[in-house]
Amino acid sequence: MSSYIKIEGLYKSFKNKKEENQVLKGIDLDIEKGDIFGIVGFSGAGKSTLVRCINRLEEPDRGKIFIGDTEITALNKKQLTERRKKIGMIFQQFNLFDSMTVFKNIAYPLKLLGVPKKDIEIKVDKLLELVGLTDKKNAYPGSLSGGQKQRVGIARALANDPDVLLSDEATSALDPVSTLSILDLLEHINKELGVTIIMITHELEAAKRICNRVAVLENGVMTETGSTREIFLDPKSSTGKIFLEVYKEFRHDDSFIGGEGI
Ligand SMILES: Nc1ncnc2c1ncn2[C@@H]1O[C@H](COP(=O)(O)OP(=O)(O)OP(=O)(O)O)[C@@H](O)[C@H]1O
Repeated sequence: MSSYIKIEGLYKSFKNKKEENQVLKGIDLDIEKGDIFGIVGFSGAGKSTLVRCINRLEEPDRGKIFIGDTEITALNKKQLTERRKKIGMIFQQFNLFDSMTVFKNIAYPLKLLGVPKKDIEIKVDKLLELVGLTDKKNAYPGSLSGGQKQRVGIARALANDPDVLLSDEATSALDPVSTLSILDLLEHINKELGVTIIMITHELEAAKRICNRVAVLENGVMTETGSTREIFLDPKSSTGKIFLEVYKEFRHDDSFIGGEGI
């Protein structure tokens, strides 16, 4: 299968007056259409920077990014704005507007596009149903749990029918039960809507639950990529090995060693 999202030789650094921090050091990555692709790594490895380069919230210094036939890195500002409408993004801290109701939060991107009021109403109602928040339509974010807030974030990210969803530590601020329900929702969206999901996380359990492929990012370098099963059964990189050890310690069992549930 040919890749849908392709990253070639991606470099990104941040400079301050004194020094340059080279964060991404030549990333190559192939993601297929319909993947739930996990990018795991320790804090500071460059995961957020990488995912933010995909929709050019961060401008890469060097390298190419393709989604389908479009070279994202070659788009001018106007073309990029247009393409970004089809790239949804969700965040660890949800990034909701606290002064707007759930309905208005989800409607926001559609309103920006000038979608007629009646169509917005229909679309938002559908999205509320999809994320299981129909009864919270007129609530404000302040009255919602973390899991419910993330459901609003997901609904808003899906408002423009994206083909790609970028998830930046979307479950890291949630309790274990909410985490599972959000992961199940992401899996449902992937299966039902065919949205390709790139999920960055430092929680191996989350990657194991829903990702079909995983890449390990270590200090700005992609040290291994493979099926979730391969990475869990026989990690090659030092980060992959440490992740697995820690995971085993927490689980106090070796059930995955036999490949169960992968
Ligand atoms: N806008 C920025 N300006 C300067 N430095 C930045 C910026 N964004 C990220 N960095 C630096 O880039 C490095 C990688 O950060 P990044 O957030 O991409 O890592 P991460 O793997 O997502 O870590 P975490 O899980 O802690 O968010 C860090 O050293 C960080 O300080």
